Amino acid sequence: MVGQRSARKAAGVILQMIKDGKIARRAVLLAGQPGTGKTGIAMGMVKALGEEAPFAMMAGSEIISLEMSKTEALTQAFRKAIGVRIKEETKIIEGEVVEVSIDKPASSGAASMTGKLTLKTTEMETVNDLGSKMIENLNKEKIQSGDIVMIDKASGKITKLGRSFTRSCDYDAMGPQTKFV
Ligand SMILES: Nc1ncnc2c1ncn2[C@@H]1O[C@H](COP(=O)(O)OP(=O)(O)OP(=O)(O)O)[C@@H](O)[C@H]1O
Repeated sequence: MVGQRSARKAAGVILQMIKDGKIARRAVLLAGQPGTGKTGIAMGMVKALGEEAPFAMMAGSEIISLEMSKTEALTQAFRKAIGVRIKEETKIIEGEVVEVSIDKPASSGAASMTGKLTLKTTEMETVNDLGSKMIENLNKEKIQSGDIVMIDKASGKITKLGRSFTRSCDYDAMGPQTKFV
């Protein structure tokens, strides 16, 4: 940064106040001619506060929108600036479907369906019990043996990732003797 000595000095004073906790819940407005380094000074202040200080940048035109109210746009920017981070851990099972067996009791409806899903990974083969909701998911995703799936243990959501390489030629219209030249 070239020149702007008094502005930089003022920024230094504000930085010290932030570090001492004397300016909490207050705002600082930098005013000046366009292109005179206001954004530059703000960025420098954030850098000086360390890695953890969040910096959210927004242009004036982002606030004026037909889809979002000004209050909503500003609230979102403030949330971003506060830098709330949510960490979530989920248990996931991934593997190739070997077999799906569904028991349908003749008397009651779909709600009481149970079943078993055999999954194969590179290390082991596991048999998982299925509830009616997971069976519904299986049908929706049209999962069959040979598919590679991912199961979210907490929610029971099943996602189809693809098809096993060894089964990828199952429906090809050629025999094993077919040779390509
Ligand atoms: N004193 C300075 N020394 C070095 N570069 C500067 C200086 N002032 C401005 N610049 C450069 O000019 C460009 C515009 O600066 P900056 O975006 O910080 O200005 P601004 O005051 O925020 O502008 P605007 O009012 O248009 O938002 C940047 O590339 C910045 O590096």
